[in-house]
Amino acid sequence: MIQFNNLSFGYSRKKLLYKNLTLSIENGSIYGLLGKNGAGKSTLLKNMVGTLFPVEGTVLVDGVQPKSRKPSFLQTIYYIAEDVYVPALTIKQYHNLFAPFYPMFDKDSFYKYLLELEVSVDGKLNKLSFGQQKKFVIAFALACNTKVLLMDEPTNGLDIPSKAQFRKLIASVMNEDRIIFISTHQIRDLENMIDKVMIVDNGNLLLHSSIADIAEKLCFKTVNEIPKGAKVLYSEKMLRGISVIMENTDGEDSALNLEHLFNGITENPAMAKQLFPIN
Ligand SMILES: Nc1ncnc2c1ncn2[C@@H]1O[C@H](COP(=O)(O)OP(=O)(O)OP(=O)(O)O)[C@@H](O)[C@H]1O
Repeated sequence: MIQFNNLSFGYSRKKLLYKNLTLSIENGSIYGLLGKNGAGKSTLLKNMVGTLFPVEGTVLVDGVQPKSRKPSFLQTIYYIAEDVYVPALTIKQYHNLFAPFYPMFDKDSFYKYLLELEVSVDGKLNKLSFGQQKKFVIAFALACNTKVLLMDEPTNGLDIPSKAQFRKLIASVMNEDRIIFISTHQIRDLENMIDKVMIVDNGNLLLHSSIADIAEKLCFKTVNEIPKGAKVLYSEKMLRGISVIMENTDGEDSALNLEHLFNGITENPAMAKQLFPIN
């Protein structure tokens, strides 16, 4: 479990980005972390992995403060940064050098993931294309089998078949002990993969909810006219009617549209707060 207890963080002490953030992240979930540019997504991930640390309050990952960066902690967490950096090594050399830091590293799975993602194992890593480097990092991160896996824009640069493969791999490695966090703007890549959503905006947590809870409380549909008295979170005129998110008063089943949800929550945070209270 990851716990934020009254976390305040700012790149300068005078201007805080997060103020008194309290939040619990449970094991066994794949989280989608959404937010506009500069909203604070990467900052949140870096506080979890301990490369940034709170001005006040604490972050605890299974009871350990990430900022201590103890080897025993670092073995349990893997962070894929938005910008990939790979050294001028072959995959075999990289594996020999870095896999020993992760006691649960699974070599067979690593080569299987590379094959499935169509990454060639020949040649030096720095000669691969950006997308291939990204896929190499994903394969390595998954093979580390860490309890916590944090990914910043992992599908950025991946071609269409690789995105589908990525989703399959994530689903295949998930278990009830792990926490997988995916921060992204590529909202479509998350559909049918995540079971929890977080939306941050300017350091504020606007939404922290399960997909199941969202589907229960909200109804996503296309109508010709918005029904009178309906409580609307979001509406958008489309070619074939109005795409709308309304309060689900009749227990209707509907297919969640993450992009519209994101727009609705960021444009109407007061209603979001009322529907999905935080803490
Ligand atoms: N090293 C830094 N020094 C000062 N301010 C920073 C630094 N890194 C980020 N910031 C600021 O902190 C805020 C949050 O940045 P962060 O990178 O967490 O956003 P993000 O949601 O990941 O954005 P994006 O979607 O554009 O990657 C932004 O206003 C940004 O300008």
